[in-house]
Amino acid sequence: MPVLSGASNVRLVTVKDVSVKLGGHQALNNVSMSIDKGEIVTIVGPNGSGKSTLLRCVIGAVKPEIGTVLKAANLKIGYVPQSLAIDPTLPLTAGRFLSLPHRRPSKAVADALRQAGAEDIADRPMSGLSGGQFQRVLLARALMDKPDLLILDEPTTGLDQPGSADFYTQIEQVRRETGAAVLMVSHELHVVMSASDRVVCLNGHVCCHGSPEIVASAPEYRALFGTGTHGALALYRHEHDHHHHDGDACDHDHSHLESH
Ligand SMILES: Nc1ncnc2c1ncn2[C@@H]1O[C@H](COP(=O)(O)OP(=O)(O)OP(=O)(O)O)[C@@H](O)[C@H]1O
Repeated sequence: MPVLSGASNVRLVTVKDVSVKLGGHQALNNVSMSIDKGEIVTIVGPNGSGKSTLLRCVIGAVKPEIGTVLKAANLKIGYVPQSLAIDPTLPLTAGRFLSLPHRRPSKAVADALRQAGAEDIADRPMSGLSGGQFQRVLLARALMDKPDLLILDEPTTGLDQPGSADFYTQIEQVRRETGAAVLMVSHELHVVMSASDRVVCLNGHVCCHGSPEIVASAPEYRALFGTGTHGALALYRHEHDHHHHDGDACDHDHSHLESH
């Protein structure tokens, strides 16, 4: 099994039988999943499969019409968006950006930047940062309030492959250091295979879930991701030569795929 470093069985979020309709479109259909303390859970799925909608349900921005989203008492969530538009004419340094909208103690700003691997760019203008540096500052901002759960919606959009890999390595380090659980959406299958404890494969409904290797070998996942799956699986096997037994669940019934 991938090591659930810092993970325990303390449940942070339970999504149970959630269905969401957006503008007449059934975005989520009877979706259940959970996140435990300290684990990294990644949601994969094709475009329009409801990944962002599921994140928004967990955050509380979308209310399910059916089903429930239960959260641990006083759960603190830090959200890292895909990107953020910032007026390039604003003379705003990365450190100052973390002190918006209200002033923060400089130690808290410095700690968050360090945890996000961005301590050396505190005094640099936001408009001059590279894509990877910019995402680290967004990560630092999400860490300011010491969240129990970090939620990231395709945070490496626009980064090249090494930049994405570096960013996800940083996420694993944040998890190790802070013990925060991570729920993220990613299109980068190789990253999903190496950096997640559990993967949820979504296509309106949950096609398949479990450890990365179990999901990668599931027919539902292969049907959705085609040949890309094989490369990801090969890489995963190469890097993680071990077996999976417990705790994984894959629905091998194809019948529900046809209904969506
Ligand atoms: N306000 C809306 N009205 C109608 N349909 C919507 C609305 N918002 C989202 N949808 C639809 O709901 C579905 C799920 O959207 P969602 O953004 O959750 O998918 P996603 O898996 O995150 O997609 P992507 O990978 O492209 O970001 C999509 O088909 C989308 O077009």
